[in-house]
Amino acid sequence: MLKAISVSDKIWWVGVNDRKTPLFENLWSLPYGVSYNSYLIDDEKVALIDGVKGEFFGEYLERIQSIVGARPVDYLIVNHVEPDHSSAIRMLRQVYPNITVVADKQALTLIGQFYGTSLATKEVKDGETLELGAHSLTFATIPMVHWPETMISFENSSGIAFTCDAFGSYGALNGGIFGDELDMHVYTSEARRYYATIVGRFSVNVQAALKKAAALPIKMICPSHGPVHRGEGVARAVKLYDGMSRQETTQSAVIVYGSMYGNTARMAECVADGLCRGGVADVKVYDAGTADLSWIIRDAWRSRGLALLSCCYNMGMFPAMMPVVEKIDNCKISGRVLAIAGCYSWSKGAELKPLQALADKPGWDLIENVVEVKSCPTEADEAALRGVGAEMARRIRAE
Ligand SMILES: Cc1cc2nc3c(=O)[nH]c(=O)nc-3n(C[C@H](O)[C@H](O)[C@H](O)COP(=O)(O)O)c2cc1C
Repeated sequence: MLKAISVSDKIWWVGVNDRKTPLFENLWSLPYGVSYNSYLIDDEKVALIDGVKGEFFGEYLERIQSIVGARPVDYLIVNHVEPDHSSAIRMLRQVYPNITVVADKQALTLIGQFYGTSLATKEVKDGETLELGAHSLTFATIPMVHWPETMISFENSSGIAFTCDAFGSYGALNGGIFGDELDMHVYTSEARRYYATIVGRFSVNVQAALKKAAALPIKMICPSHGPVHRGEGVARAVKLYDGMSRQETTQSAVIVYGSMYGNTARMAECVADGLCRGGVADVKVYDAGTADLSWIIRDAWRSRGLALLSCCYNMGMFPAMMPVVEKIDNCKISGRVLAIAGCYSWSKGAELKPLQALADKPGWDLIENVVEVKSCPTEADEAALRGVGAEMARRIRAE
């Protein structure tokens, strides 16, 4: 029988690990899987905080019943309605017909839309407290992190903040649930990838949420994906989150290129060479045709330099570069040193309109020399591209 894992006095992790879904949101790769964390407070009233994806209901119920046995669950606290946390509602209400869903107004509207209106519900407002017995939960709404209805549930006796997607990470939980009993090297990288792909666009709201959370005496952070942060891990998690939401960058660069026959790839090598000679050692080079977009975005999120190169394809940019540019734009990456370049054979130029449009948006520090190569880079082109890399290195290191 699968068992719940103790988080604190009478507070349990009853989540599940998903090692079979290949793509999160059917978009973002899951090489290490993902966990859907749900927590149970076993008190006079029994409360679940956040649910799991419906298809894992069997394991979920085993863990719940390993604590409560045949006793009913009174409340399901919904901090966020996205179906990876809420779709088990369909089965939960069959096992626990009297369960009351506790959420803010917008969340209850969404729950009605997804699961019908037959559920018993209790609307809670920002700052309101729900008594469970020895435990009580105070709710803090954090709109648009990353849906409009999101909130943090703060348990007053233990100082635990249940933050749902905020502070979340990809990566299934390999035995332990606490950061101090797991290989955080992997989870920190996966937290960065989760942030960049899922939450990054909403960084302004994350900053507001962090300010609000700072007023709470938080001793432990229990997110809905990935490790639980306790002890010194709490400050580390907050520091990482604060830095990511301020788009804090390191002296590093990401080069992404789209190339069919290797000529644009050669151009990218020259930019990388220039960056390295210019003193930037942390350089990641990605082929847009084969690279995983989530890795590109993860690295672009923390890198001060970004170089985008495309060959010309049917009077436009190479198709595989389009999602890269769209995601960079959509998640509002900005404030970086940017280089753009292209390769073409018979048009008037390399047809870099989407890259130019990105560069024209506020906040980018564009390197003026936009190198456009005819078919295959000449020695002079290669020198110019090395120069672009060197200039990027100079600007990266100057900041
Ligand atoms: C299917 C296809 C479409 C192309 N469309 C254009 C085009 O519209 N205009 C142009 O100048 N070159 C076009 N080219 C030429 C390439 O952009 C050019 O050969 C370039 O050197 C390819 O770079 P790569 O080696 O990095 O793939 C096209 C090539 C292919 C294979």
